[in-house]
Amino acid sequence: MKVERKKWSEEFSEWYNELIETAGIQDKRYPVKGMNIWLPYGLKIMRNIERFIHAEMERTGHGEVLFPALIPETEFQKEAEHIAGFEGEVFWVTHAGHDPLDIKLILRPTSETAMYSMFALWIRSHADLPFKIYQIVNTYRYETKHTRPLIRVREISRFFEAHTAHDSFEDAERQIKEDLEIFNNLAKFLAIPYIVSKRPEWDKFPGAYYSLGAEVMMPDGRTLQIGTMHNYRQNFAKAYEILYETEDGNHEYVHQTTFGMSERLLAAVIAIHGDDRGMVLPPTIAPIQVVIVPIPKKDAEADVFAYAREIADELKAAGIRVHVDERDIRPGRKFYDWELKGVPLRIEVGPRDVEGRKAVLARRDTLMKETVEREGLVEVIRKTLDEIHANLYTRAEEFLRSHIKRVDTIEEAKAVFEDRRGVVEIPWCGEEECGLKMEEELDAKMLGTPYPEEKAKEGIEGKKCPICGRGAKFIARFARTY
Ligand SMILES: Nc1ncnc2c1ncn2[C@@H]1O[C@H](COS(=O)(=O)NC(=O)[C@@H](N)CS)[C@@H](O)[C@H]1O
Ligand SMILES: [Zn+2]
Repeated sequence: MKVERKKWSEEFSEWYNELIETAGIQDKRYPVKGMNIWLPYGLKIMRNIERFIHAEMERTGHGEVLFPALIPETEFQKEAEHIAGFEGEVFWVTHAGHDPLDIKLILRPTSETAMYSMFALWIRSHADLPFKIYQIVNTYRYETKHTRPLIRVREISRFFEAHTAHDSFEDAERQIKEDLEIFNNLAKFLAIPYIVSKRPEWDKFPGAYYSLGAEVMMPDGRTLQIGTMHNYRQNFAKAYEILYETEDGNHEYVHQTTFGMSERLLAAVIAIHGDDRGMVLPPTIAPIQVVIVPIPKKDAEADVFAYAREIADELKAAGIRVHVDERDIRPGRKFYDWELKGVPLRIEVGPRDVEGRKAVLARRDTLMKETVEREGLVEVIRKTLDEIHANLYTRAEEFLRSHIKRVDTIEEAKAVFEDRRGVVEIPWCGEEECGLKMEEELDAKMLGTPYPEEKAKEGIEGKKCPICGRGAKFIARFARTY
């Protein structure tokens, strides 16, 4: 009896929760709320994403470090805004064995308060700047909102955090631009379109001078923040005494930035590219890029298995990640399994294909089939994989674009959220009370203003703030968010 699977197109949230288990990404039955187990297939996909991040960090001169997960309360207490932002979210360690600890420890929610006393020891002169490190570790946040695998967890097990120090605000700004470039390369690698917004003053990272958020559009019209870049100016340097000797012998506080991402990147790939049959993985991160399904026929003696293995060897030699499914089950069941797991391309070979030196290609993104020649198959496969990647991006880009609407009034904005949600762009005077009022009226979060600055002012000539009627200074973006 075939289990009725949840539909991506009709009940996305249930589809997502079910797929995380059925596609072998994670097991949610671990006995601590918000902490899940990575399963082999899911972890392979995540490792392919991380490999790209490590290469980008290498390319941009970031050193990989690994800091302890436990932070003494004394270190955590040094930067007031950061404390205010995180004290309600940290997990505490208060005992070791039977002994209460005289200095309590926190499990890192992020690593500023673990790293910055070390920055003060490591950074002495301008020759040490720019100082650039990163790590991919597990961090812990006592999320009280609804937890959801990969999206909102209490152990962020693949937390990427880059921390840098600079001799000036301008060089820190250069670093933010480099972070945006790295993020853009990663988004292209994942075939994921996104928008960048500068967070409003009331919603920036605790201790930051400003925060940027990169948001994607999820199938249910809500946005998911999958990356953040923060300019700290000298806020943390003053709290942790991170000084450097300038060329003329003075001592200055460094300027700092951070750049953060997590396993939400995988959540975005699963959600945005998925369909009713399950995941659709971009070939760049698919553990299996091509699955070959031999289809034997009873009396036909053509050896479909040998033919399948010969094709597999040729693809493997060409660096393509391929698997031959030789299980003794019906082909239809094999198609079902590999479609659920998002394998981008399937090759079917039956006796007639062996005789005619052909192969049937079945694309996971369009579900279209095409018979091709055995000769030159590797190049056809490579081209098809590239077409699949490009098609996934194009479809997602179209979906994002069709879910961003420019309006002038609160009523128009409400209508957008009633209809399909998405992102609303509305004129704003820039005053916090009007921004908060709009959040309340729309029952939505202000993502902020389009970044960079010039984009935040596009098309505001003559526009009025819908709350106070004053001239608009920016375009403000609102959305229902995860
Ligand atoms: N509970 C969570 N579950 C999964 N991912 C999360 C969670 N909280 C935050 N993230 C991801 O982690 C990224 C960085 O987190 S953050 O709070 O915005 N920024 C920082 O912690 C800064 N120190 C930069 S590393 C976010 O952009 C978001 O994509
Ligand atoms: Zn106003």
